[in-house]
Amino acid sequence: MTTSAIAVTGLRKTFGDKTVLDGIDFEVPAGTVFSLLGPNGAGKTTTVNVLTTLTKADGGTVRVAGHDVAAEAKAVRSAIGVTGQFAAVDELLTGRENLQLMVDLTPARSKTSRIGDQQIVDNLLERFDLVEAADKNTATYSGGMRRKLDLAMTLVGDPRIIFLDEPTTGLDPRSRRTMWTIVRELVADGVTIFLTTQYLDEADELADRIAVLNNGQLVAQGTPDELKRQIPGTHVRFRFGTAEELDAAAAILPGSTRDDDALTLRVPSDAGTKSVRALLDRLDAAGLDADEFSVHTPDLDDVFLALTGHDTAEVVAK
Ligand SMILES: Nc1ncnc2c1ncn2[C@@H]1O[C@H](COP(=O)(O)OP(=O)(O)OP(=O)(O)O)[C@@H](O)[C@H]1O
Repeated sequence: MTTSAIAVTGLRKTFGDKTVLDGIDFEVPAGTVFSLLGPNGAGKTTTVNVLTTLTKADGGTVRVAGHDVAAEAKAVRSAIGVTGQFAAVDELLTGRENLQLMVDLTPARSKTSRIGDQQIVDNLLERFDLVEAADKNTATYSGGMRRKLDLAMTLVGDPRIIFLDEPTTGLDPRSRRTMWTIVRELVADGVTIFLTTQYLDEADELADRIAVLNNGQLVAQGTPDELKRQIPGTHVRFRFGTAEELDAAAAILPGSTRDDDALTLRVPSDAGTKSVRALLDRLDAAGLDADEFSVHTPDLDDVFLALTGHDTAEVVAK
């Protein structure tokens, strides 16, 4: 029995003579958020399409919810929910009617559910803050409302794995936060989220693990903090009470950069607990005590630039 919601091994995909995915491997534990990042054209959508059974891979194995995407596409489809790309919202219907239609189209749902169809619709409208707009035509909805409705419709079928394609693109900060809260609630319920986003702060905020795709290969994988620690720029900063202490510390920590006015010392480090402990031990052994101590890591934009050679601004400017 595996606890991986998604397991990808040696995934390859070519279009004509262009290799878009050149043997990628990753695993997504159930009940976590995984975010795939990469510059435009890196193959993110292609990966999502393979995982959601829309595109056939040319090599490798992909299991989603324990099923092989090629051999058991139907079983995969019934375990997943996909939002974003194929705006499922029908503009001729109201929000309530859209949700009701989804309930009607999801017979398995009504069989297992203890609450009535009407209640499912009402609960979702409430959860997504769409009660007031429920009986308005969705053509009048803002982009944020439409995205929320789209995700609400996906939840009707109670999917255990959800593919969220750029869920907050173009949303105002408040709607963005609402989306983030909903994602966290879903994960707390054990749902697995596969997130694509152009906002690295969103991946940083939500993802348990991130993989960076570049030129058909995964160039890095890890938690947001692990990725940030991998690139240069991570350092530990100490502030001392006196110039003498600063002198003494600088002498025993080679490679450090000092700021005599601020009485601070900047020491390059991977900022892992082991290295930080070693630094503190060295100060301690020399009888030095810093007044202040902080760890500085680059943000995901720095990571993205270092790994792909692309600025995130280019990613946003589609
Ligand atoms: N059906 C197709 N036929 C031919 N080439 C394709 C097809 N679909 C995608 N590609 C090519 O595969 C590459 C990867 O595309 P994909 O859409 O997966 O990238 P992406 O990372 O999702 O990019 P973006 O961030 O721009 O959406 C691109 O060079 C694209 O032109």
